[in-house]
Amino acid sequence: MEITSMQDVRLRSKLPSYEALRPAQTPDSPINGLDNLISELHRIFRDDVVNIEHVSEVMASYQSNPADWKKFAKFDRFRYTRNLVDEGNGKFNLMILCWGPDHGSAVHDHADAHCFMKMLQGTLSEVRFSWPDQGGAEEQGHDDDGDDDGEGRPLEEISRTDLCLNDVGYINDSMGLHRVENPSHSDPAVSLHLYSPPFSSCSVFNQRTGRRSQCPVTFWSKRGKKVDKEARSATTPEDN
Ligand SMILES: N[C@@H](CS(=O)O)C(=O)O
Ligand SMILES: [Fe+2]
Repeated sequence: MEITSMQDVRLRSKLPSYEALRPAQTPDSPINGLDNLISELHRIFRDDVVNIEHVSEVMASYQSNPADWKKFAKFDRFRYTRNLVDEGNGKFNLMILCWGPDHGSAVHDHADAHCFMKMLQGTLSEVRFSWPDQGGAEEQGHDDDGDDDGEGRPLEEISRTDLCLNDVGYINDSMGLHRVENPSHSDPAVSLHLYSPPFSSCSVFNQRTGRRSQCPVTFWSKRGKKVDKEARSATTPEDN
């Protein structure tokens, strides 16, 4: 499968090239409900060539209706949760992320995948960073002591964007790293994420030193059912 874009986005390493450009198409008909969105995504990802703008437009044209996605939206008091909605025939993972007040992710990459993110409820702030200088300190496993060991340089911030209800954002590793947070101290936020290809671990970065470590990403629930405690307690790239 090849994923194309009208933008001049240069992709790194394993990501497919953008050479075969194909015009973005508007959805054939308006998306009516989450099930309809999922069917449309299956149809799109059946093709050998997938256009990034087209996927974004289709996701944007779905108007969030909590009745559609409530059964997937399972919150935790302490950190954001990742709730699997659909496995996209192996081509993509579609999931709902639930963010309590002040919850956020650590700075992370997306494991060479394409990442689409649509707001279903509330607002999220996305802060983007450049990749740390290559050759910078790379960490083996987690450094649990919480300090930055005084090495490396702070990551350089390149943008800040607020994503509001029904907005769709897109990132891949060639565009940098990001962290996402729910800026509200009182309201939850819910977002729908599509990752292609699916991935089960990514890199997280210490914002002050650029140090990198691997982080498995797991699901809090799958298709509306909470996964067992052991699997749940594994990590997310969370920030608090
Ligand atoms: N990429 C993150 C969510 S976000 O902070 O973009 C994840 O899949 O857990
Ligand atoms: Fe992310």
